[in-house]
Amino acid sequence: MEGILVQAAPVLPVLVIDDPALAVPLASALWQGGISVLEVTLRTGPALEVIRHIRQELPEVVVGAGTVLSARQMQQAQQAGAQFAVSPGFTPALAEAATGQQMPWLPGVQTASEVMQAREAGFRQLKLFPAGERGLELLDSYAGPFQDVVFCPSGGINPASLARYLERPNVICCGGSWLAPRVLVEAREWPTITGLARQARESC
Ligand SMILES: O=C(O)C(=O)C[C@H](O)[C@H](O)COP(=O)(O)O
Repeated sequence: MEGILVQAAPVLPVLVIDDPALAVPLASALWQGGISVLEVTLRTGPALEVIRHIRQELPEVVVGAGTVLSARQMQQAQQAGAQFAVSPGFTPALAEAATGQQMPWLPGVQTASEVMQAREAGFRQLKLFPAGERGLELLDSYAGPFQDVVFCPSGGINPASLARYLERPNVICCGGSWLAPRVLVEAREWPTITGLARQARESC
C-alpha cells in the first residue's frame, strides 16, 4: 500500500459511477487536475467494468476498488485490474484475502480496538472512516499510542476541512466524493471536475 498511497496526491477521489461510458472521461478530467490515483466504489452494477475500462484506456492512472465488503469482491476487483482495495471497515476474512492475494488494502477503522486489530494483522496504513465530526480529534488522540500507523481519513471531508486534516502528521491522504460529485459527473462537467481536482491539490 505504501507506494500507492504516497502517489495518491494527497487526495483520493471516491467515485460512484453508474454509466461505464463516463468512466474514462471522468478519470481523464481528474488526471488533468493532477490526481492520478482513484477509488472506484463497487456500489454500482458496472463498477468492475469501469475499473477494467480505466485500466485499459488510461494506464497512467492508478485504480483501486472501494466499498470492498467481502473476500469475493476483493478477488473480483483484482481480476478486473484494481491495483488496491479500500473497505469501510476491518474484518479478519478481508485481511486474510488481502494478504493471500497480495492485494494492497486500506481497511477502515474508527475505534482504538479496530486500529489494534488491523495493526496486529500487519496493516499500518488505515482509513479512518467515517472521519465525520470527530475525525481530527481521533487522529490527534491516535497519534500518541499508534506512532507507526498513518491514516487516510474519509467520509465527511470537504474542501473547507481538507487542509486541517492534511496538516496532521499521521495523515497520508484524504478520501472523498466531493472531487467528483455525481451531479457533475452525470452532467459531464469535466472542466469543473478538473478545477475541483486542481483546487484540492493546491490546498495541500
Ligand atoms: O466505501 C468505501 O470503501 C469508502 O471509501 C467510503 C468513502 O470513503 C466515503 O463514502 C466517502 O465519503 P464522502 O466523501 O463523505 O462521500
